[in-house]
Amino acid sequence: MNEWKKAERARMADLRKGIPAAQRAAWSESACAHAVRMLEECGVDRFMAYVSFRSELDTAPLLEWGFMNGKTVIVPRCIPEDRSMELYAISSLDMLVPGAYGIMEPDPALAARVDLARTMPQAIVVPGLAFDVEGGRLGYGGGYYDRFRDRITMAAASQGCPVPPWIGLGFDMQLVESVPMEAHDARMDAIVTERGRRRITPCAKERSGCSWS
Ligand SMILES: Nc1nc2c(c(=O)[nH]1)N(C=O)[C@@H](CNc1ccc(C(=O)N[C@@H](CCC(=O)O)C(=O)O)cc1)CN2
Ligand SMILES: Nc1ncnc2c1ncn2[C@@H]1O[C@H](COP(=O)(O)OP(=O)(O)OP(=O)(O)O)[C@@H](O)[C@H]1O
Repeated sequence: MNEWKKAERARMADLRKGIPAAQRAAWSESACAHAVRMLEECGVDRFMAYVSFRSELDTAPLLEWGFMNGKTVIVPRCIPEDRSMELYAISSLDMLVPGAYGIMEPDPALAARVDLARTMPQAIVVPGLAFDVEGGRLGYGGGYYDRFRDRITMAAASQGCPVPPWIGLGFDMQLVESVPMEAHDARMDAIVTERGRRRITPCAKERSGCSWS
C-alpha cells in the first residue's frame, strides 16, 4: 500500500505540474465558482479552506469571495512536530506568510486564532493529489487532514453538532478510478472540480441539512 501510494503521489504530482499556467488559472476560477455556489446554497457563513502550494488548484478566488462577502475564512497552519494544524481566521491574503513545506499560512501575529469549541466551520475545503468517485483521497502523506478529521469529529460531538461536510477541491484530471483507503483515511463528502460537483454522499446531505443535489 505504501509503495503504491508513493508511486501514485509522484505520478499525480507530475500530471498536475504539467498543466500550463493559463489553464490552471482558468480551471481554478471555474472550480472555485462551483465551490462558491455550493457554499452559497448551504448558507455557509464560515468555512475552512486550504491555501494552495506547488501546482495545486489556486483557491485564491474562493478565499477572496469569502473576504468580499463577510464570511469567516478559516485557514490552517501546519505544525510539523506533531503533524497537527492550527486554525486562524483571515480577512486578506496579506495575512499569509510562508510556512512549513513552503505553504502560505496565517501569520499568528496578524490572524485570529480559531478555537473549534467556539467556531466550528460549516464546510471544510480539502486539498488532495487525487480523489476518487467514492470520496477517497490521496494526500501528501503527512496524515494532517486525517488527524484533523479526528479532531473535528470529537469537537463536533462534544458540541452536539454535525461534522461539517468535507469538500475535496481539485482539477478534474485528479479524479482517478480508485484511491485505496486505509481505516484512518478521511473520506470526502463531495468533490468539486472545474467541471462541477462530481460527487456528494447522501450522508453529507442528511448531516448538513442543505439542498445539494
Ligand atoms: N495547500 C496544502 N496544504 C496542506 C496540504 C496540502 O496537500 N496542500 N497537506 C495535505 O496533506 C498538508 C501538508 N502536507 C505535506 C506533507 C508533505 C509534504 C512534502 O513536502 N513532502 C515531501 C516528501 C517528504 C518525505 O517523504 O520525506 C515531498 O513531497 O517532497 C508537503 C506537504 C497540510 N497542508
Ligand atoms: N488519525 C491519525 N492519527 C495518527 N496518525 C495518523 C492518523 N491518520 C494518519 N496517520 C498517519 O499519518 C501517516 C500518513 O497517512 P496517509 O498516507 O494516509 O496521509 P495522507 O492522507 O496522504 O496525508 P495528508 O492528510 O497530510 O494529506 C501514516 O503514517 C498514518 O499512520
